[in-house]
Amino acid sequence: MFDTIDFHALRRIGLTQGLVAQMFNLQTEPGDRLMRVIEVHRDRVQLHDGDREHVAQVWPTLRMALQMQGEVLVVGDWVAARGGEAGEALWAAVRVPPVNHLVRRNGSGLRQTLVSNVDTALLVMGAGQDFNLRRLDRYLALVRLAQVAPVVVLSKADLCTDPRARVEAVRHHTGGRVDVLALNGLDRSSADALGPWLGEGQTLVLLGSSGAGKSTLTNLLSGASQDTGGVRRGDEHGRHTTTARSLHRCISGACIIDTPGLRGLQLDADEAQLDEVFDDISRLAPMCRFRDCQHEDEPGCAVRPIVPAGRLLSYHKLQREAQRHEQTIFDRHKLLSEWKARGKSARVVARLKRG
Ligand SMILES: Nc1nc2c(ncn2[C@@H]2O[C@H](COP(=O)(O)OP(=O)(O)OP(=O)(O)O)[C@@H](O)[C@H]2O)c(=O)[nH]1
Ligand SMILES: [Zn+2]
Repeated sequence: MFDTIDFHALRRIGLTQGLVAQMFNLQTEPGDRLMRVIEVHRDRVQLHDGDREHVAQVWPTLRMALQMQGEVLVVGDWVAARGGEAGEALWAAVRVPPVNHLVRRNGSGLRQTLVSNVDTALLVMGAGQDFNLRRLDRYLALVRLAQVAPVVVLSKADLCTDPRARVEAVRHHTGGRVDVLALNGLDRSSADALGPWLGEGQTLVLLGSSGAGKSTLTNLLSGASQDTGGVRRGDEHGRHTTTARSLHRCISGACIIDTPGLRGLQLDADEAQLDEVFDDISRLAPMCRFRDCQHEDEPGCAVRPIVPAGRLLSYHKLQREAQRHEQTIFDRHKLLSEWKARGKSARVVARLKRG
C-alpha cells in the first residue's frame, strides 16, 4: 500500500474507489508513488501523477512477472513509481491488478491486452460506408467480455442522409439494449451528447475502424489537436493515423484512451463465454423445441423470430472461430506430445547405440 494517495489529483486521471481496493496487498516500498500509464513505448512508458507527466522504465522484475503471465504494461494500468529523485531514473515497479482489461488475439492467436481499467467503451463507427452491424457485434462482444459498458457512437452523421435510421438499425439489431447516438465529431456541441459518460474520474476507450473518427472525437473531448488523417475522397477508409494507444484528459474531467483501428479483430473467448455475451440469444435458446437447436432452420426455434438474422450470423461466426481456436490449441498440444515422445525415443536409441 502507498504512504499517501492524493485521491483528488489522481481522480483527474481516472482513479476510482474500485482501484484503491485493488491496492490492498500491493508490495510497495516507502516513497513509491501511484501513477497511471498513459503511453507505452518499446523502451519506456509515459506516466501521469495527476499533475504532470513522467518518463519511466519498466522495472525488470515487473517486466518478467508480467511476461510469465503473457502480459505487458498497457495504457490505463496503474503502477507504483519508484525513484526519480535528483535526476535518477524513474521506474514503474509494481502494477496494481487491473479491474478489467480488453483482450484480443493477434494474428498468431496469442492474447494481446489492449487497454485496462476502463469504465465505458465508445464504439465509433461512421454512419456512412463504415456502418457495419456484423463488425459492431464483434466490438460489442470484445467489451462485454471485459464487462465494460458499450456506447455506440455513429460518427459523420453530417455526411449521412438519414442518421436516425442508422441509430434505429443499431437499436433493432441489439434489441435496444445498447446506448447509441449519432454525431458530427467536428461540431463542438457533440460533446454534450456524450456528457452522461464523461463525468470526472471516468475512463473511456475509443474503439473502431481506421478512419471512423476516433482521434477527431478525442480532440473534441480533450480540446487538444492530435493528427487526424484525411480520408480518401470517394470512400471512407482511413489511413491509419493513430499508431499507438494513448490516454488523454477531457475538459469534463474524464479520461479518454484513443486507439488505432483494429483490423480483423479476433476475440479471446471460448464458446461458453460467447454464450454469456450473446445473452439475447442464450436467454431464448432453452425455449427452442430441440435442446440442441442451432437456430438455423429447425422448427419451433424460439430465437429466430426475435433475434435479427444478422446478429445470429455474427453469433455463429464467432462460435465457429472459437471452436477453430480451441481445435488449434488441442492440435498443438497433441503435436507437442508427439514430438516429445519422438525426442524421448531418439534419446533412447542414441543411448542404446552408445551401449
Ligand atoms: N464530416 C465529418 N468528418 C469526420 C467526422 N469524424 C471524423 N471525420 C474526418 O474523418 C477523417 C478520419 O478521422 P480520424 O479521427 O483520424 O479517424 P480515426 O478513427 O482516428 O482513424 P485512425 O487513427 O486511423 O484509427 C478525418 O479527416 C476527420 O476530419 C465527422 O463526424 N464528420
Ligand atoms: Zn432455436
